[in-house]
Amino acid sequence: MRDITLLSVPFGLGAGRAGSELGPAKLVGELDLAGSLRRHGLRIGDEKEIAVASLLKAMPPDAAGYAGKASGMKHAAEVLSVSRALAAEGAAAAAAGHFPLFIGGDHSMAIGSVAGLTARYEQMGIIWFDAHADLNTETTSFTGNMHGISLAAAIGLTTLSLKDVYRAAKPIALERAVLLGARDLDPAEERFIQQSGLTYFSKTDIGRLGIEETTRRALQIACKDADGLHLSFDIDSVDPGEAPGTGTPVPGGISILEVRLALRIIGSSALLSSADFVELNPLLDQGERTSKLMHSLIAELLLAHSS
Ligand SMILES: NC(=[NH2+])NCCC[C@H](N)C(=O)O
Repeated sequence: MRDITLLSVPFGLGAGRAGSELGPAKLVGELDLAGSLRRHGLRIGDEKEIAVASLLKAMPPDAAGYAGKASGMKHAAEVLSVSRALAAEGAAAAAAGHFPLFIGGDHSMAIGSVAGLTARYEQMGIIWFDAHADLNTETTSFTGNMHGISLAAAIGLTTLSLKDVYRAAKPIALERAVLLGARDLDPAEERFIQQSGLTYFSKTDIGRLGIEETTRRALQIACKDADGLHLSFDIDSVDPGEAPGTGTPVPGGISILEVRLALRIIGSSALLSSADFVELNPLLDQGERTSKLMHSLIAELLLAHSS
């Protein structure tokens, strides 16, 4: 496989609870993600950390303009500034022929990763693993948390346009977007899914079809006429009994066994070109249970991709 560019995003202001900003320090720092990927024979071409603190100090005026338009959304300007930096890094890594691997951070960061990647992969497909739909907009969100609008932003539904994040960005076509594992949807999100026809595999669908068949169908849809595939993986898709270290846990998630199988199948797709791993919250973890799980899931995906 291509060289990996490991991009750490220590940013958690898109979530309602503090702690997801500590994900990279845990995974990339303490658990030495790069070292263990290298020991598995994978090549890390580049390693970078988004300089969140300095970005937040020098906020561009038009970010405040967006925050004004998105009133009610919390830290909207901060999310936009960080997304811009991360879009630029992701776009550069993809243009250099690398596999961008984004380590979060809360799920609002997918606004940045997707914006940058769509500049390189104009027909990109996306598979979104999550307990939630992240299909709110600035007007439908009940919580005001930016991580709840990130999939909507990726497919062009929000006031925040991907082009404001990265000039050459382009929203992902609805036909190539797949939501998998969600089980806590807000009413507007349910309505959107019903009306738009966005592909959604609920827990019931997974139970009925089995995870293997579900993942194969998800791949088929996301890869149709695609030139790249992005996996946006929220650890809260996994059952909180097995992955407690996350800020918005929802019971009834997929099992570790299921998620491993799914990631192996997605990893084996030649079209897979980038991934986010988000919403690990080390402050809420039981020991390092969730951190270690996330660590091994990343390896699982990339090893399947390299073989
Ligand atoms: N990626 C996540 N953890 N998203 C949580 C979103 C929860 C809720 N639907 C909201 O909009 O605030």
